[in-house]
Amino acid sequence: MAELKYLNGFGSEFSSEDPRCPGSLPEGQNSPQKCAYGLYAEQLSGTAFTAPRVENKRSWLYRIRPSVVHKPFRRFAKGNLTCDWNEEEPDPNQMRWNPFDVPKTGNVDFVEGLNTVCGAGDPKLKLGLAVHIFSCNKSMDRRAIYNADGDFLIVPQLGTLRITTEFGQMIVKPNEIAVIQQGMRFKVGVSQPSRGYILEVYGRHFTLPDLGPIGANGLANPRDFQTPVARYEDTLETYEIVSKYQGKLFVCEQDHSPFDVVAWHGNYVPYKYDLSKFMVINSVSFDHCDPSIFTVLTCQSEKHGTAIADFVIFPPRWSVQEHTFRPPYYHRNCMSEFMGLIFGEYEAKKGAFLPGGATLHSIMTPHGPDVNCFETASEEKLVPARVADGTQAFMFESCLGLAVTKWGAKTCEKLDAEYYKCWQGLKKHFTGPKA
Ligand SMILES: O=C(O)Cc1cc(O)ccc1O
Ligand SMILES: [Fe+2]
Repeated sequence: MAELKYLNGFGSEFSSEDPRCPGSLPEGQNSPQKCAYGLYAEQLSGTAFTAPRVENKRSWLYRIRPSVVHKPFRRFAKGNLTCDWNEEEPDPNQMRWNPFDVPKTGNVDFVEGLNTVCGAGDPKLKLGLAVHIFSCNKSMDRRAIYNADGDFLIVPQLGTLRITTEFGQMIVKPNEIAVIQQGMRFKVGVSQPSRGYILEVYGRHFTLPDLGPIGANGLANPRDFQTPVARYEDTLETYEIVSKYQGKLFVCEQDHSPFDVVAWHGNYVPYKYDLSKFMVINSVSFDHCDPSIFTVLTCQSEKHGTAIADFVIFPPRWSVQEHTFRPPYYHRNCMSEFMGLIFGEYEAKKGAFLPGGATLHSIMTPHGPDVNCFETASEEKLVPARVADGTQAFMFESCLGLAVTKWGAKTCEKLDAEYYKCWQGLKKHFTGPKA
């Protein structure tokens, strides 16, 4: 398979035409009386028509048939998606999950293998988030999904994903992420048992964090985000369209491919990003910077500087701080911290926090380095050292109080009741008052 092409940039106005149909993109207008090649024009709005210009998002798709040509939707009762945050009693404990299962037998595709771990809010109010684990071993063939509730930030952990979207195709490997925004139809192809994490935000979109005094460059640079190029499929085979609507799945049939977009233009697009491109900024003198210094993407709330969800990574880097306890500090936070591990080990917990597993430190729940990390880092010689080489941990940090679902607490059978023990051996080192 030839290398896929991408358009580089974040939030840009892009345009793309399948090379098989030159001139398919109208010039100078969006809705010609008759589109070239007999195409239909369709707008996909990602913000209110009247949203301020800096936030306004929409794209125009020129397609073989408009999306409206489909049969009625009915419930699709597979997988473990939910937005019912009252399934379980609230639980303020530190939580750690062993690696989530990948299907060993049977055929499970991306849609059937969606499981909600935790979340808060209401897709009807377009406020909140959900964290899902996907786990599948079969490609979506003649099936596509779109999310009417919000955007999916997909973090593959095991297996490469071939994501076909209305805008074109993306190959997304572990250590890359993809964002598929509200309403965009897509399907996921896999070539092995595959697993990963999804951060879903309702009714808002991800942006790059402001850089403040950092200046105009650094962290995730806009030019490293990649959007697919137009690539249409012209088939009259039956497709199933799955809709995630108000937290539940629905399915309907249509007699043609939803990936029949010949040309498109706009600033409302799917994209991917390679986490190894992140330009890491950190302290070069002393003390531990807050992990917000590693924010890749943020989804802001109405409250200035406060995120519905930040996507933060812990990338390989140099650690050079002098007279400093270098690992993460002990912490109680007014935000919720959900962490996952793509590969390697996380410096503050080199034990049972494993790739494909997760932790949740809820609002004001104390957390921090385990005994081993504390003892080692308190004594280590503070020479310049590489940290996190061959590893990639990440955090979804949210101002919302996250509720764990029944799947997360029970059905997945991965919650590790022993987690609290990793801190129990933290000794008293207090030397007492000066005599
Ligand atoms: O390990 C964690 O839980 C996340 C975390 C990382 C860090 O660098 C500082 C504080 C913090 O909570
Ligand atoms: Fe923290």
